[in-house]
Amino acid sequence: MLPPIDHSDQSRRRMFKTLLWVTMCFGVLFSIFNATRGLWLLVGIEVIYTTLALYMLVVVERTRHLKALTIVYLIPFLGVMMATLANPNTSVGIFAWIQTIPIILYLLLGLRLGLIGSLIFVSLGLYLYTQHYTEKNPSDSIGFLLDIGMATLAITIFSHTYEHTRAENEKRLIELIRTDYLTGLANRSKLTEIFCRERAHAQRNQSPLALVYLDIDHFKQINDRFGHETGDQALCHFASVLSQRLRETDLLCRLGGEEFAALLPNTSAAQATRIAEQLREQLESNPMDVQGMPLHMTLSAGVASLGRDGERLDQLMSAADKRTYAAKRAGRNQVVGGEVAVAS
Ligand SMILES: Nc1nc2c(ncn2[C@@H]2O[C@H](COP(=O)(O)OP(=O)(O)OP(=O)(O)O)[C@@H](O)[C@H]2O)c(=O)[nH]1
Repeated sequence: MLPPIDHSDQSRRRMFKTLLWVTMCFGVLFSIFNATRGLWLLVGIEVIYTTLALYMLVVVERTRHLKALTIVYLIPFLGVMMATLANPNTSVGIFAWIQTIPIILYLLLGLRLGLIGSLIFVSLGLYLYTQHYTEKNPSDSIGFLLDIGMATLAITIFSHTYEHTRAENEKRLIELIRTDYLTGLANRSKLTEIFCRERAHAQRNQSPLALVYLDIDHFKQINDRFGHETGDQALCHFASVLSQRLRETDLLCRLGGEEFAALLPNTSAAQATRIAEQLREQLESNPMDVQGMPLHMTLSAGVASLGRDGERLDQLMSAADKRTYAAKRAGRNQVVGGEVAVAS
């Protein structure tokens, strides 16, 4: 089973690779430029840094510690930038590079670290400027300091807003991908992700984990008799009635069509069978209102548990599905518990 995908991680990885390419190209250019000016210490630092960028470009695709690697790279990156700004022999135009700090930090490290890093390094860069230039030509220098300070502040605000909006949109999009459009319940993709987390928790704490498969009985007849729209409303009614009975830590999801599943952490097979029975009773005693008439719905359910029926979600689903099928064959509107052997 695949681990959950971290989408921020993928975009940051791409951004980091771009930065590595840019630093490598600029590293080569600057080292040639500084060599012509005889700034050998800077040349040495730039050559070492370009080599580091090349090495990181090789490992960045497969590292599982992207944030740590990024910080390891950024500290000397910003260190070299600050050392260059502190060098009285470099030209005043070099201070324009301060404006790249918020963009790089926000895109690579996100909101919190981006803000902290930007405040520290932009302030340090502007302080270094005051140390070298304001005394030599006060009126020009203060104007330049204000220009660069305001431009960097504007870029920091834009970067912050951009990263905030991007992170929010990403969160919304991921939630959308993991939600069933009709009932608003989790879908199979979210079940897969939460199962991984709950299985790890259950194995660590030696606690039980159960899965209940739930299938509405004769759902086709509802569609045929009342139409597809009422069928949709019946699915929403089912989701709402069952959600009321479950705990907040349980996950009810729609697998597709009229098939649902409930993942029950800290629940043994016997307890899950009792809960499934209560869900069945709850549905039976809460008919849906269709044009003033009660529409009674029933369900058939099958229970499976971690360990006894397997360690993977597909094994548990298959066992629970088979027990649901047994419940259907036995006359519907019933639960087949996790202790019942699965027919092969
Ligand atoms: N309204 C509506 N119907 C759906 C949706 N998805 C699947 N269905 C219908 O659900 C019905 C499922 O039918 P069957 O698989 O025969 O199951 P059933 O009628 O519940 O019979 P048993 O499971 O054997 O009790 C089909 O008619 C599908 O068209 C949906 O999103 N909305």
